[in-house]
Amino acid sequence: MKIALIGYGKMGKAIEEIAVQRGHEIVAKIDATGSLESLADQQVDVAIEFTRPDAAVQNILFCIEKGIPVVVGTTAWNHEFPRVKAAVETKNGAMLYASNFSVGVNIFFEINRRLAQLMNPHTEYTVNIEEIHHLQKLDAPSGTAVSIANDILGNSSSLKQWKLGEESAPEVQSDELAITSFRQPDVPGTHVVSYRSEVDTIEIRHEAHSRKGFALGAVIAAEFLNGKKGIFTMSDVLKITHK
Ligand SMILES: NC(=O)C1=CN([C@@H]2O[C@H](COP(=O)(O)OP(=O)(O)OC[C@H]3O[C@@H](n4cnc5c(N)ncnc54)[C@H](OP(=O)(O)O)[C@@H]3O)[C@@H](O)[C@H]2O)C=CC1
Ligand SMILES: O=C(O)C1=N[C@H](C(=O)O)C[C@H](O)C1
Repeated sequence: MKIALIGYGKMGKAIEEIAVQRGHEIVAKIDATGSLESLADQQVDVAIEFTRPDAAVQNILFCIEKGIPVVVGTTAWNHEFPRVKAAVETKNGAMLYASNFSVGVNIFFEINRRLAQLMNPHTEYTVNIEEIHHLQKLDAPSGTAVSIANDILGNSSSLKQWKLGEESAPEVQSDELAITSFRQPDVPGTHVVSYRSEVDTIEIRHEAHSRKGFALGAVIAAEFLNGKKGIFTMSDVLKITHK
């Protein structure tokens, strides 16, 4: 496959390594100083976009406009999702977005949903999310933590919204779910969901050891998207069905 990398930072470089290992060709590497226009003049089977929250939507819309299927890993642009969805539909395009491409996190998402269902009647427990990432991360909470939170809220009778605390847990009302974001050197991405009562704690945790899992998932997603039309996510790639 001919792959264009939009964003050639930590993730772009990790994706290049895995894509080449899997026999793909990187036909473009675009960073903040590069021009997307160069993509219009060459054959690109799939673009993979990992840039920054304030750049993602423009890059996605460019790909959709030019008929280039796009895998999107950039986080914190969800408020613009309706605009992107409309563009994909109008242009009969192809996009795959995931807040986290690692297989392990996508299994963790499933466990989190099931745990939330099981815990919902047990009001003596308080649920918390913690996420830890490297110091360069621009957004908080992480996109993964937002996905985890939305799945807990969707399975809770009492919690209505999440609230962020940076470096310490936020004060919350009875209908708020606390997310605490920590920034520490060199942490690729750790997420913990804990349910605490007076008598015990139940905890699930995912800790990425490197960026390899995110990069491999993004390349597998690009292989999946090649030749398809529509909007997809990692549960389509991994064929996870929700009960
Ligand atoms: N979904 C997932 O599984 C994962 C998602 N992410 C997300 O991916 C994004 C990128 O992460 P990461 O690679 O660590 O970040 P980096 O800062 O290391 O890399 C970002 C890259 O994007 C480039 N860039 C910035 N603006 C533009 C633009 N307008 N057009 C094209 N390129 C641009 C930067 O160029 P320059 O260096 O010139 O500024 C840099 O090459 C983040 O939103 C992060 O949250 C990260 C890991 C996994
Ligand atoms: O910025 C990162 O590094 C990561 N971002 C994603 C997120 O915001 O959830 C995924 C992963 O945790 C690494």
